Amino acid sequence: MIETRGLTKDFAGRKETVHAVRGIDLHVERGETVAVLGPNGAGKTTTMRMLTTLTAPTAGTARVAGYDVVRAPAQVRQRLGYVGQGNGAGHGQRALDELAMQGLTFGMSRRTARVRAQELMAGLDLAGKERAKVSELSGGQRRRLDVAMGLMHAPELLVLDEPSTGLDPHNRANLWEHIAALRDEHDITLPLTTHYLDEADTMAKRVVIVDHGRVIADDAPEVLKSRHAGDRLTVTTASAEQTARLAARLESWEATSEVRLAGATLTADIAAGSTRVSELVRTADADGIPITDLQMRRPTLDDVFLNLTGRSLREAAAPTDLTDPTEESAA
Ligand SMILES: Nc1ncnc2c1ncn2[C@@H]1O[C@H](COP(=O)(O)OP(=O)(O)OP(=O)(O)O)[C@@H](O)[C@H]1O
Repeated sequence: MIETRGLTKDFAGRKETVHAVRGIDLHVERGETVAVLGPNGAGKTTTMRMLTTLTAPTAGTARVAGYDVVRAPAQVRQRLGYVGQGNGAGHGQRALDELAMQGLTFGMSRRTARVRAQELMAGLDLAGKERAKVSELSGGQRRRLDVAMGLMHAPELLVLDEPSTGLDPHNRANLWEHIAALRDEHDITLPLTTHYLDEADTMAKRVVIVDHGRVIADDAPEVLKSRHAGDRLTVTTASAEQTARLAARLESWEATSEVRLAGATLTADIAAGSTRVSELVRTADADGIPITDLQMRRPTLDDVFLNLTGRSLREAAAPTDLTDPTEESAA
């Protein structure tokens, strides 16, 4: 459904060129939900904007639903919906009219557009809000209306760029629940970006981690976590001396890495940690070391990024004020 080869985007400024995307190869199957993760400025939005034909690539190719984004942008747009950052719907319009108008721009008849708009509003928990002005909707309702806008022309593919940013946890969960239901019902391919790692973890079958415009990892979240980050074990004993002895034992275990000591507490990354807890307790017992506290934390996608790059995903990149001469306004 999505196939990119060496997809590249440079933004040329007066003083310097920003290499926003540096040769991304991406393959997304029909019906797949793929989350693109990366720190601020990694090139996620730029990649999505190239896929949605809003920004022209500097080099490389991208095919979406079988069409080249540069050679056949109209065919691509017909087949995809895009929910960008920020709200897409016009504030003064009534919700249903806004959706119906979107349908008309895609060539639907007035009647079909209204029926489709009503169906989508019901599916996104917006029934009863048809005559409400967009400005009167809550943040969560407005976001769901944006998703409805993206789905009006029944696209095969819905591109979501940070759709849940700014929503509270309840509204985030609610938004994803509706998106997942629509995806499953209509077999929609769902490439998305999010800053919420838990969302990527639960929503996506695959996670693509992007850093400095390049893909540095691409796999199922569980595979990434088990390959690139162990369980985090924290053990406390009665004294620093005893903890140091236990740490020495742990260091000799093949599955253990990054053993760190802080007083009477040690932390260690340990592969398949939950299967090793009883062995650890037995070892401590045999050495006469009483454990006073033991905790095991499952790794997160942030641990994966940290282990791959030495930085946290939350680190921000410096903003630039360069402009893109090929930029078009959103559809
Ligand atoms: N229109 C533009 N003109 C100039 N530079 C740009 C433009 N759009 C993006 N950039 C730069 O390209 C790089 C990648 O930006 P992009 O928005 O794709 O990152 P991102 O991963 O989506 O970040 P965020 O998570 O903050 O949305 C950044 O250095 C950004 O400043």
